[in-house]
Amino acid sequence: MSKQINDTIIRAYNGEKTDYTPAWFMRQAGRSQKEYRELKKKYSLFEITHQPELCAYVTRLPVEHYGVDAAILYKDIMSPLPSLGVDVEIKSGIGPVIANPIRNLQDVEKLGAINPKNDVPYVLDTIRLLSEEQLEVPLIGFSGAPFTLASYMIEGGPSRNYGKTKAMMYSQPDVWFALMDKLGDMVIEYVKAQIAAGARAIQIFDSWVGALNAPDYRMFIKPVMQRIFSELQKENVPLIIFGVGARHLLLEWNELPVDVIGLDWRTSITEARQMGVTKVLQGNLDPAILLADWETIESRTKGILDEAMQQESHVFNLGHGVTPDISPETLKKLTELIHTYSKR
Ligand SMILES: O=C(O)CCc1c2[nH]c(c1CC(=O)O)Cc1[nH]c(c(CC(=O)O)c1CCC(=O)O)Cc1[nH]c(c(CC(=O)O)c1CCC(=O)O)Cc1[nH]c(c(CCC(=O)O)c1CC(=O)O)C2
Repeated sequence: MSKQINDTIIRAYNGEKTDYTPAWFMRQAGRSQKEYRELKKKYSLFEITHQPELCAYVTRLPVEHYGVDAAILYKDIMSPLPSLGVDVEIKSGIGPVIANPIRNLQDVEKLGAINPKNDVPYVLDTIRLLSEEQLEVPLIGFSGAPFTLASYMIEGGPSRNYGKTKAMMYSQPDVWFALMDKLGDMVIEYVKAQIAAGARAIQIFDSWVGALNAPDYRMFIKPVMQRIFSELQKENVPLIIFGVGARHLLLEWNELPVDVIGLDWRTSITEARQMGVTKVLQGNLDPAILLADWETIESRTKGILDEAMQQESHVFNLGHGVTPDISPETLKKLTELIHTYSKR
């Protein structure tokens, strides 16, 4: 049985002009949705993701409720780490906490390699279920990037200033590059498996890499990112890079073999173009705006669409993830506004 897929977002990622501006929202699955909150009384994130039917249901909720143009697989950037031997737990009110942080070369050497079919079969089963049977929009797969994953693995949890991470990078470069190699291999294998199972686009979250300046990015991060994207480019699906507070790295990203750059809310589409960014752009409404009155939401959203409609193509998103205090009603109204206002 073949079903009709609305591919608008893939065409926009490929740089084609579309009839309207497609949209999805980082962290659109989960968060404040009622049905999800009910499930979370019984199950943790890892418990949901280990059950393909349930995980597919959570992934579909925002598509069905908001009318967004893509689904993003419900799981976390931490999800593949247990397969490398990382003892990670998501603690309520804190976020990911790692019991065995990386301190030295021995710790890095102890990390295993991912074999997606054996280690995360439930992720691949969920993707197949969604893409072959259930979804009428493309499914976006994702992975955390080496710096962002390493920051949790070295700090042991969320951090404000990445002190231990940077200290390792500067004073133990052999350990650092060994860790980047391992995480680079993981990202490549994990993402390739997601694409083989049916993911139609891939976002690489380097959420915290904006903590580095451009020369350090070039020295310590860019080589592994170049390797990851060069490998993934062979798979022929749109590749998106995203990070927060990374304005000073946009031109570095623009040199990588990526198709799309995700902007946070600090840099406008116009500014990114003036700086010389040539890739397709995704973004970039400040998620905090969604806590303001509707008039503000409407005028800021139209402002972004007005800027972007002079472009060949654009995918609307937030400048970072939906926070748990944003109401599902607002996300539904926002999606309708984007679709109607951008109709060409
Ligand atoms: O502050 C920190 O560093 C910890 C943040 C944190 C992470 N996982 C976490 C938490 C706690 C929480 O969100 O409440 C823990 C986490 N991840 C997720 C959830 C589900 C939910 O928010 O209701 C939760 C909360 C679950 C729980 O409380 O049990 C799911 C998740 N994380 C992520 C994604 C991918 C996406 O954004 O679309 C997705 C799935 C797709 C979706 O929900 O729609 C990505 C993620 N997780 C994480 C990061 C690092 C950066 C960041 O958080 O902003 C990033 C990348 C990013 O958003 O930039 C780490």
